[in-house]
Amino acid sequence: MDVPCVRVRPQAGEETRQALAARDLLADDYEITVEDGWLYIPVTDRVEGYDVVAHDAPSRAGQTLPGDLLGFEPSYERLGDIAIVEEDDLERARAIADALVDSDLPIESVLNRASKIKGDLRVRDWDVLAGSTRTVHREYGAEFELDLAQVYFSPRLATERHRVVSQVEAGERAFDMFAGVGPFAIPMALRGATVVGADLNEAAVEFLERNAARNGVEARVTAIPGDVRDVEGYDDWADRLVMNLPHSADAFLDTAVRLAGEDCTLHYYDIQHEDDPFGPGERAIRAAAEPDYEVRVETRRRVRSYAPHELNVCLDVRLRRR
Ligand SMILES: C[S@@+](CC[C@H](N)C(=O)[O-])C[C@H]1O[C@@H](n2cnc3c(N)ncnc32)[C@H](O)[C@@H]1O
Repeated sequence: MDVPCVRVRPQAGEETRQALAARDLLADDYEITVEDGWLYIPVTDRVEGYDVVAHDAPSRAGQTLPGDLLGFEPSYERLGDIAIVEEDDLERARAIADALVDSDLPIESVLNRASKIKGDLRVRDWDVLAGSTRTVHREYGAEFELDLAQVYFSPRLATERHRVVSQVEAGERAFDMFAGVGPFAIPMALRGATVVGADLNEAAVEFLERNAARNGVEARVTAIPGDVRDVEGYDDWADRLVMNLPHSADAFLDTAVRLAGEDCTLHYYDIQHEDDPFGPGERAIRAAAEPDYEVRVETRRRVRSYAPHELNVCLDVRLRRR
């Protein structure tokens, strides 16, 4: 139905909406709409100083979403109460951040990617547009406290982690060689496995310990700081190994074979060209494990596209000592 609306260009939408809200002039019962490059913000009355027109605004059924405030749908990724954006234009990034925080979505923080993932610790730089880099993320019933300024974490791998964790049986001994804050380790312990997680990043190991306690599995999780190649006391130990360090896992296969027990399942993550995504990993595993182990590839899985012509893949491999 026709209601009075302040008409502005989308770039000025959020600022205008805030100014109107501060004066309690927003007609909350109606949706903000976009038409022909204009944003129409329903108001309760004629407002001095604005272009007010009669406009057919649909009545509001539910929440205010970021797109309502911006006049376009922003693309973002959610991690706990953080929204992650990737915007080169800082002004646009700030407008999106304001809209995300002001919407009815449970978003407290907005981070813009400021670098690629870097170095051994796989952490990136962030521009904090709102809030902070710290949050609690929930995934398949487990909770993970983390700080993106200090540790690696990708919510995009949730389904893949769940696929691996679903294979775990109570009583197993599982070793996560690059454990991070525990998104494999904690759910494996929740399924009843005894878990060891190692990580070079001391901050990640601290979060892993906190997350074990947060999820009530601290008795079944041992967190070890440092280079996994230096870990002692777990030779021939593991029924299951997780190796999620895709660019360089091959350099750790000798350690994996040392940690593997009599009959061990290895989840080996790799990033390779689409022409032969599994071959290099399989050859590297055979070179490290044969002839002491019989090597059987049980699953060849394309996890996701990583870059043009490059795939992030996983090999599930059964190692049986001969
Ligand atoms: C891609 S992240 C994976 C973290 C976690 N498994 C996940 O899925 O979120 C790789 C992790 O390996 C750790 N790392 C790198 N080199 C390592 C090494 N030599 N020994 C142990 N951990 C290492 C990094 O600090 C990082 O936390």
